[in-house]
This record gives sequence, C-alpha cells and structure tokens, in this order.
Amino acid sequence: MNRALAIEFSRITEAAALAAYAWLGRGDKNAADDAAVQAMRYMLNRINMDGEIVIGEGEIDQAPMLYIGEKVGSGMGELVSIAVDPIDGTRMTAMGQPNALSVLAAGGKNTFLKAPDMYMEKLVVGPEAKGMIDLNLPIEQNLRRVASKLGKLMSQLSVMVLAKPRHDEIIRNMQAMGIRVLAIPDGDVAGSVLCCLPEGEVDMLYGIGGAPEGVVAAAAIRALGGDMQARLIPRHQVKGDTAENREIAAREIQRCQQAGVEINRVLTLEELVRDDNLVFSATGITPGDLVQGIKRKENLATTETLLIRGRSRTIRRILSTHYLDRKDTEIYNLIRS
Ligand SMILES: O=P(O)(O)OC[C@H]1O[C@](O)(COP(=O)(O)O)[C@@H](O)[C@@H]1O
Ligand SMILES: [Mn+2]
Repeated sequence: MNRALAIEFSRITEAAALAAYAWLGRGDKNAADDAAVQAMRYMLNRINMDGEIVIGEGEIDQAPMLYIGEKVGSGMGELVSIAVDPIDGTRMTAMGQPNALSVLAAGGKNTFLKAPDMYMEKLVVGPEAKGMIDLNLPIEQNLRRVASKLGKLMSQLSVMVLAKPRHDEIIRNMQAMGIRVLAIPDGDVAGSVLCCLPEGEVDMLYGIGGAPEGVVAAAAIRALGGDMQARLIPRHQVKGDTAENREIAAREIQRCQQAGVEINRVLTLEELVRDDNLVFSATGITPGDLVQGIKRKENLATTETLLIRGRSRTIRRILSTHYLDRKDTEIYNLIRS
C-alpha cells in the first residue's frame, strides 16, 4: 500500500461524511446511507487501483449498497481489498446525535476476513494488554487478566459496551465488579479504535455488534498494535430464536460457508486482518470521541479525519476546510444541496 494511495483514502471518507451530513437530523437513515454510499463509490472509482469491496453492506441484490465483490477503481494499478462502512451510526446521523462517522480500511488482496453482514461478538484491548484476552474464557476472567496486566484495580478499568438490551446483564455484572462502563448507543468502530489510541482512556470494548464493523475496526486495531478476538454469531442466537431469525441465520451460515469463514469459533486479530500493510480512514459526521463532527456554514465545511497507516503506524489527524462551491467533481452536488 503506497503512501500516496493512503492519503487518497482520506478523501473518500471525507466525501462520504459530507454527503451523509446533508441528511443530518432529517429522520431518514436510508437516505443518509444512500448519499454516503454514492459519494464513497464515486470517489473510489476515481482512484487508480484494481479495487474490490470485500466488506460491505450487503450482497449484490441489495444495491445500491456497496456490495461484497463490487469492483472499484480504474482497474489499473495496485490490487486493493476494501472494507467499508459508509456510515457507522446511520441512526445517529438521522437523529442529529453524536458519534457517527464514515469509515473504510484498505489493504492487499487477502488482508480482510470475508465476513458477511451478520452479528459478531467482539473483545478489544489496546497494545498494553495485547495477548491477555481469550474469548473462550468468561468475560469476568478477561477483565481480571487485563486489569492485572495494566496494573489497575477493577475500579480503574473503563469498558465500552453497546447499550443494547442484550448487554444489560453483562453491563450490570461489570458495574457490580466496580468497573466503569461506558455504554454507547451505537458505533462500536469508534469505540474499538478508542481502546487502541495512545491517548485513549478506554481499556476494553466488549459486546455483540455488526461483523462488517468488526473487521473494519480490526484493521485499525492491527495497525495500532492492539488486540481483538471475535466470534461470528448467527442472528437467531442474538435476536431470539424465531422462525424469521432462523431463516436469516440460515442465509448467514450459507454465506459464511461460501466465503470459507467459520461461525461460533473464536477468531484472532491475525485471522480478522492478515497483514498490517493497510490504511484506515475515518471522518466524523457528528461530533464524536474519536473525531470531530462536520461544521458547515453555507458553502464552507470542515472535516476531521483519522488516517492510520499500518506499516509505519503513523496516525494522522487531517483537518480540512472544504469550499464546496469550488469542488469540480459532480458528486458534490449531493453535498451542496
Ligand atoms: O443495532 P444492532 O443491530 O444492535 O447492531 C450493532 C451495530 O450497529 C451500529 O451501532 C451502527 O451501525 P450502522 O449505523 O452501520 O447501522 C454498529 O456500530 C454496531 O456494530
Ligand atoms: Mn455500521
């Protein structure tokens, strides 16, 4: 992954975030997502590369999403695999709430595990606790191991968990252990990255969220030297054993078989992301703990992007001011309106 190409990817999440922002607070998460997808696709196709989406929002029949297997780029140049989440926090964008961002990761041909869009149990820690996690052990035991490695008391540990009903019990248990729980309504990509940033105050992220988000986050975790373990879980095991959920789960299992990935088995970080020669880019849509949100005044917009190169572990924070009326690419019509 050459350096010049790395910078190009920051322009893609910038455009997708700006497109999403046009739908801020309008209560329509699909419209916001559509706009981000269109901007992302348009910008991806302007890059000189032989690109393929390996982690996306769905299958070919679910267009207009950036679908798994979609070819992007000019078709010439480097072979690049791309994992995208045009908006992590579609609901936050639609409701004008914090912590929505646009994110992607790119690497060489076989860099990313080809996880379909399903649920994934995730356990993430920063570089200081690398090697201390084991998803086969109870979460309480993981917490004790991490605390002792960090030289912290339980009361000094901060753990981020998605605030979903399925996590109510684990959140209560952690709090009973004296742990500080940061329960976030959505957006576990940002939460995962926060665990691994040198200035971050989050010691661990735990919980069940989206698998695409898991693989995208794993790219940043690998680039930053953190650690993660994960497990793909079919829908009926997360959302209730109904006929409908079992039907969805059957399709998920089939997709896993086609892609050669195992469900209900612990996956290591190295299995999720096989190489650290990668790029991770995230641009804030609404104000967040990881990156600032967009500020817009008429034709002027500012963005903050976190761009990480795995090889060198360089962490860039790019603050951009966009004069939207001077952008010549037609995709900015989406954004100006
Ligand atoms: O909302 P669910 O079904 O519990 O799924 C959790 C997932 O949804 C999110 O909170 C938001 O994701 P989207 O905005 O892409 O839908 C993710 O960060 C998380 O992994
Ligand atoms: Mn998402």
